[in-house]
Amino acid sequence: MSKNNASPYSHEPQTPQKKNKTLVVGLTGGIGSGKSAASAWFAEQGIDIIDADVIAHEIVAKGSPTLRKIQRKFGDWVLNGDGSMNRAAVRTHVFTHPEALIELEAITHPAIRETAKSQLAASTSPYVVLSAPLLIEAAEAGLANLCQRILVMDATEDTQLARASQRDEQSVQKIKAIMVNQLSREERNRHADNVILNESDLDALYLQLEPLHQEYLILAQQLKYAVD
Ligand SMILES: CC(C)(COP(=O)(O)OP(=O)(O)OC[C@H]1O[C@@H](n2cnc3c(N)ncnc32)[C@H](O)[C@@H]1O)[C@@H](O)C(=O)NCCC(=O)NCCS
Ligand SMILES: Nc1ncnc2c1ncn2[C@@H]1O[C@H](COP(=O)(O)OP(=O)(O)OP(=O)(O)O)[C@@H](O)[C@H]1O
Repeated sequence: MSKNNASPYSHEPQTPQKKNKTLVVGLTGGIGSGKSAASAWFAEQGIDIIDADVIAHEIVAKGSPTLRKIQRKFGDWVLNGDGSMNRAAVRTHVFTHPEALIELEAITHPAIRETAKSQLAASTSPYVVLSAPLLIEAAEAGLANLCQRILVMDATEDTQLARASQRDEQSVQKIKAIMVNQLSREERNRHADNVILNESDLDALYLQLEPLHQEYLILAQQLKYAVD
């Protein structure tokens, strides 16, 4: 069959093919920048959220093939007594050994991408938000390639440290160790279609998100009914 589902022998003029493509908005930002807070607001508007951090946790569930690969690569110390991943031990190791972080990402990122793609295929909302801290960094994982728009949550490093340490009760030192493995604000913002400075309260954040949501709804319609 031809691309337009018309018979190859038909002399009828062919109608243009509808793309029927879902708009994917990539949401990124450093640790504690406010991705989850923004995602929660988009979800309240009925938008499906695909969260790479959540997927990253799910794919290393006890007994999973990905966790077995991590165990084979690093050793039995990556497991707790009950067979689940010892996240604190892995975190301490990879964020102080750059080569180990690369090895861990080589195992986790392809699995994250595959799961994100199947969640995208199952999405039914007007557009989809794909939230990932490493959307831009992990270019080889191809998450950014799935997105037509990149929205960056931006906050000063002091704000990131204050919010992340308050939320997780993690030491400032541990959060700084993660931040050095993430892009600088300037570099990340350079890749953005839209940047939200999340330095004030949550109401101020929601006020900035509302016009973007309206813009994405329009873009989503245009993309859905675009023709080749
Ligand atoms: C190292 C691990 C075990 C630490 O687990 P832990 O429960 O302590 O932290 P959690 O997963 O909740 O991540 C906390 C924050 O750290 C940052 N972070 C996570 N992974 C990375 C990474 N590879 N590089 C830089 N920052 C990262 C993110 O901002 C994230 O929100 C875990 O983060 C992991 O498996 N990372 C590799 C998978 C990955 O790249 N995830 C990011 C999704 S794109
Ligand atoms: N504008 C804001 N005003 C007050 N608190 C905020 C604001 N934005 C985010 N927070 C709070 O700061 C903390 C960090 O925000 P959030 O969890 O959304 O960041 P994140 O980018 O998802 O971080 P991570 O990469 O670690 O998952 C949370 O407790 C959140 O409720």
